[in-house]
Order: sequence, then structure tokens, then C-alpha cells
Amino acid sequence: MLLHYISEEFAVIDAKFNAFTKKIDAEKTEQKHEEKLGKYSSSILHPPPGHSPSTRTQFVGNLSIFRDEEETEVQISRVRKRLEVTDDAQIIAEEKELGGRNRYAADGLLNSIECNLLMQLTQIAVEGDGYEENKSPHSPYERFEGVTIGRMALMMYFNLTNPELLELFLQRTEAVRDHVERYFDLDSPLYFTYTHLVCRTALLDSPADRTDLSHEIHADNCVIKDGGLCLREDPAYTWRDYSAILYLNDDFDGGEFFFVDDWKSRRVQGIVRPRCGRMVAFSAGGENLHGVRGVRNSRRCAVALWFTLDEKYLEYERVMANTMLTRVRILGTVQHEDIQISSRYEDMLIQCFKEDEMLRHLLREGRGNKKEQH
Ligand SMILES: O=C(O)CCC(=O)C(=O)O
Ligand SMILES: [Fe+2]
Repeated sequence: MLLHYISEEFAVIDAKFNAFTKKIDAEKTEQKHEEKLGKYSSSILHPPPGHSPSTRTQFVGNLSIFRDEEETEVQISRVRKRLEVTDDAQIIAEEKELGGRNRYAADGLLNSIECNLLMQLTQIAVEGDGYEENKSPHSPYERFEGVTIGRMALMMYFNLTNPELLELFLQRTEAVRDHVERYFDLDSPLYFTYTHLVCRTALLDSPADRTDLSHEIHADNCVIKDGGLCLREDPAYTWRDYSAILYLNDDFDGGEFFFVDDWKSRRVQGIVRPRCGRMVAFSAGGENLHGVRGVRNSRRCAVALWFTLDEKYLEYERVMANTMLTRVRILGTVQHEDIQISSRYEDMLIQCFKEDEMLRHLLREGRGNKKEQH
């Protein structure tokens, strides 16, 4: 009876994986089609990165039996958290200083040791990662490299990077999510939807007088139309509700983050200079048009975090990464000769779950889906 139940459970997980795999294939075909049509050629559209929607129910749907109890606990812990104000983070600028609505900056989300550790993770960054392998999606004078959580998790699983680094990354980004959720005093939970560790490196042959931006002015969840209106419609990541950028270093010139009032006038309302442990957070709509000034030398690294209020867009790679971390703690890493993590690593991630019974078991138990990690 029990065996029958377990095999049925696994059949359900298999079906989800198959559906997910098909979705990835469909996305790839769609992407090729879009590339042909030049859909992303407009400079005023915030380009990738970002995965298409995934749902917790779609992906780890059979965990829903834990849901009721979990939700109640989440509510209680949220109330408790609002009462305590015991963080190390200090708010350094709010709406008034930054010149607009729903935005703030804080320091102290990482200490210098943590920044140095997380900078080690940037060594596994891949050119164009998250941007369809485009090396310089934003500025021709910079190289853009990124790492997603899925890639970090795979590297850790195959013993190519240290589990403690991934753990630190997941914990500190969770602290940012929690801070943003509490600061904006949201009534419903804020979920991660996409996380991207990115570095922008000034190319040596860049002209000294370059005036272009490292990241063109944009909003994170809408497309700016010619008239200046920002429309929350396809192909924008319309489900993104809040954004945060957590900075890891300051040993470079330029690279300031700035808010502007309007796409055409481009009047700067507020500037945030990156430094270790500083973050800027804001609502992701047209009220928060922002950009990044050119990085004039060296390398600027930061973690870009996008959040949603809609649980169905939950970042599934974070659930998988937590599950893989638990597996590695229990059974150790997987030895594999000459493993290469390709740029399309998603298929490999799914394959690991298909082939590793322990991972499937932990996923089914909800061990990658810690309630404090929305
Ligand atoms: O790196 C930054 O400071 C901002 C990047 C950004 O706005 C984005 O990736 O959407
Ligand atoms: Fe942005």
C-alpha cells in the first residue's frame, strides 16, 4: 500500500518535470522566433534576464498537503517579525532623499567578509548568462557576466563550488527579501521570482570619454512606450512587483545606480553608489524608472533580486537549490568526471532530480521549500 502510494507520488513528480521540460523547450522555440522578429531590439524595453512563469503548484504541486499548517505559521511569524526591530541593516535614504515613491536604500545587509565570500561566487559567472548568451546586452564597452541560482546549485551538487557559499547566498538574499517585505509593510507575502548575481566589467579598449550607460533607463515590470507611458504588458516581466539590488563591491569607477523622473527629460532624482552590503529597493513599476551609469574601469558585482506578490511566479530554482543543499548535507556531493554545466543548464537541473531519488524524496517532503524562504 505504502509502496503503491510512493510510486504514485513519484509518478506525479515525473509528470510535473515532463510538463516543465516541455515548457522549457517551448520557451526555447519561442525565443528563437522572437530573435528572428527582433522583438527585443527596442532600447527602451527592459531586456531579459528572467525565466518565464513557473508555479509552485505546477512544480512541487503535491506539497500542497502541507499548505494550511504552513500558512498559519507564516502569518504568526510575520506578525512577530514586525514587532521586533532588531536588524543590523540601517536605512540610509528614503522617498524624500531619493526623490520619488516606494523606494529606499539601506546599508549593512552584508559585512565585508560576506561580500568577499560572495565575490568568490562571481568566479563561476558566465558571459551573457540570463541574457541568451549575449556578452554585452547593455553596453558595448562592458562585459556582462551572471550566475543564476540554478547554475550555483548544479555547481555545488557536482562539487565544483562550496556548499557554504550557496548557503550564504540563499540566506543573505532571504534577509533582503524579508527587509523589503517589512519595509513596505506588505499585507501578503513577498516571494522571490528571479535572482541574478551579475558583474559588469569595463573593457580595456573603452573610450575614456564614453557617455553611454551601463544599463539604459527602464522600469522592471513594464515597457516604456514612445509617449513615456510604461505599460505592464508582454514582453515585460509583468509579475514582478518589487526589485532590490544588493551590492558586493565598490572598487571600480562609475556604475552609480540612479532614479529619473521621466524617460524623456531624464532628470536624476536620486543616486545610490554601490558598496559592500548596500541595497536599493523599490516597487517595480513605471514610478521607479532607473538606470546604471557606465562602469569606467574594473568590475562591478551585485545581486539583482526581483519579487512578486503572486505565489504562482515563485522562483522554482531556489526551491531546487535548497533541496540540493539539504541532499549534499546528508549524502555529500556527486562525483562526476569532466562535468560541464552548459549555458542551457535547466535541462541538467531537471535531470538531476529525475535521476536522484534522494532529491525527489526531499522535494516531496518540502525540504527545499522552507517556509521562511518565500
Ligand atoms: O545593477 C543595478 O544597480 C541595477 C540593475 C537593474 O536595474 C536591472 O538589472 O534591472
Ligand atoms: Fe532594473
